[in-house]
Amino acid sequence: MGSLLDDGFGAERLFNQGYSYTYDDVIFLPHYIDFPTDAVQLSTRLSRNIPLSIPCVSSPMDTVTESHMAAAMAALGGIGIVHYNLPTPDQALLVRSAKSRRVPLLSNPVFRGPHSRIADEFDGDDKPPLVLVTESGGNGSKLLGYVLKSDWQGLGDKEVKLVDYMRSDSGVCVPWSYDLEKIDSCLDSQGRDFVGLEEEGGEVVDVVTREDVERVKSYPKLGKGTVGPDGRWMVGAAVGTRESDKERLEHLVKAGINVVVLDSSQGNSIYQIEMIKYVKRTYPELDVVGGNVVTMSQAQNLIQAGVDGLRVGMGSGSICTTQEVCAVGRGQATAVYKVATIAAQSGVPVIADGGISNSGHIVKALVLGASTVMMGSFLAGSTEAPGAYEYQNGRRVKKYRGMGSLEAMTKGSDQRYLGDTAKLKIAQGVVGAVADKGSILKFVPYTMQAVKQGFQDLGASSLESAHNLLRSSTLRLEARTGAAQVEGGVHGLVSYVKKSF
Ligand SMILES: NC(=O)C1=CN([C@@H]2O[C@H](COP(=O)(O)OP(=O)(O)OC[C@H]3O[C@@H](n4cnc5c(N)ncnc54)[C@H](O)[C@@H]3O)[C@@H](O)[C@H]2O)C=CC1
Ligand SMILES: O=c1[nH]c(=O)c2[nH+]cn([C@@H]3O[C@H](COP(=O)(O)O)[C@@H](O)[C@H]3O)c2[nH]1
Ligand SMILES: [K+]
Repeated sequence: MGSLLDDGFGAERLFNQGYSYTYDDVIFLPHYIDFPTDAVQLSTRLSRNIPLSIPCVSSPMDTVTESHMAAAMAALGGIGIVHYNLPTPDQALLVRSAKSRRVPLLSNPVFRGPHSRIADEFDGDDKPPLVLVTESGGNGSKLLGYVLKSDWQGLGDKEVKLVDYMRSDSGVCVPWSYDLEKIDSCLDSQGRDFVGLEEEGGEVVDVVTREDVERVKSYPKLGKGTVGPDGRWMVGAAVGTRESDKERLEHLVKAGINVVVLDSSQGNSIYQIEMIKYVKRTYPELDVVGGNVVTMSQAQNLIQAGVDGLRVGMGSGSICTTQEVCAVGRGQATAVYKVATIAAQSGVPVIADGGISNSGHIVKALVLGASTVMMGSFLAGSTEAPGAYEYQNGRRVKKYRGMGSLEAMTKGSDQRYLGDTAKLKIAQGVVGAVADKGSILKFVPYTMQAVKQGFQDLGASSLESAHNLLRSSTLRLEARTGAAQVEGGVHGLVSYVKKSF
């Protein structure tokens, strides 16, 4: 007869039996609660030098992370990794655009030069309600004036130039450093529907409308967010491991990225190890995340090469077919536990990438040793994800596709996926759609509250305390049988509605 602690298994024992477990296969046994839910701290690190206040990262995928997602993730205290399935200047622009945002807004301010034809800017249903006229015709330049769509609608001569018709009242711009409350009171006191945000040198970089402010105010209150030393949102970007990616990285560093993610399904390669060393040598101040890995020896190689963070997961993503196509990968719970065990010895944070579809999966990933979770499908149906909503069988959906799907591969990154000489394309991902989930500014805070409740049940008041419970085998867990998994879900009802908040 063992001690009382012999109820359930410690993680070391559970994960050393030759099974590849995923999140749904395992369940934690509750422990002892001596603090309220709100005492749980989810602050963490993405990589050695990137602190976050929530453990959430958006995937570098072209249906997940562009500038709106990256700004909103940072505003929530997480971080977004901008994908690289597009030309370098465009990726750098997405990074700049995310970093120039002050509040996480959905609008895309339109900047034009004074000599643009007014009709070109407003004629058509898809045209913006407002055009800002700047010296250079782009953002980051001095504001000369603005034209509202409503002004143009009442105009007799539609051939005039913007400069002939723009308004140039003073007070249209406020300093970029203003927060939401200050912007809100400016809008109120001046009776305006929008303000421009200008840098110290007087260059206008963003616009905030009253509608934007009202929208953000209707969500749970934002904290300070993930702000870098430059006072702007921290933003990450993905690159590959080819020669051309070195030039891409140079542009991204100029655009102000705070971390680079080397994007590969199998990161333990000569290409990636050389790239890690190159990044560390060339940009010693820049954190580099390597991956993906799922084994201790893969992780050890990348740690020795100098990574500041490790991305874990192979074939676990919702759109991934790697395990089917290549017969390689690992159950995500086992992968996270194993890699985190070795990474912890070097103080390298682990990102659990893929396979997150509910708050319980996030709790499992974090408690099994991850410092953050990276999510694709969980975020792809949000208003902040790229792309427009469509309807499928009466449901509002957004497109979501794997970066190794044929469609994503042929979008212009053939070389990256096929090798320079390969002729045959084999997909390792699918194209699909996910349901509309509204704004991440709403559902991520609620999800974090659910995660805190999970931590509380385990008696873990922080990620660090969860990891201590794990390593000391105080945390007890078990594998669930198929029937136990069914029992753990909703079952036996004729119909039901699932609404979490
Ligand atoms: N997490 C996962 O389970 C998976 C993720 N994906 C995603 O799909 C995308 C594509 O992934 P991969 O196919 O792994 O792309 P990849 O670019 O890492 O690899 C493609 C092929 O190119 C080779 N390669 C890399 N650098 C090279 C260089 N410098 N010279 C010559 N050859 C080089 C690789 O060894 C590999 O055979 C990524 O966004 C990845 O995150 C794809 C499959 C699985
Ligand atoms: O096998 C794959 N083929 C693909 O085409 C593909 N695209 C993305 N990814 C990986 O899946 C992660 C997102 O997974 P989730 O939707 O489950 O969050 C992402 O973060 C990636 O790690 C892919 N894996
Ligand atoms: K999969």
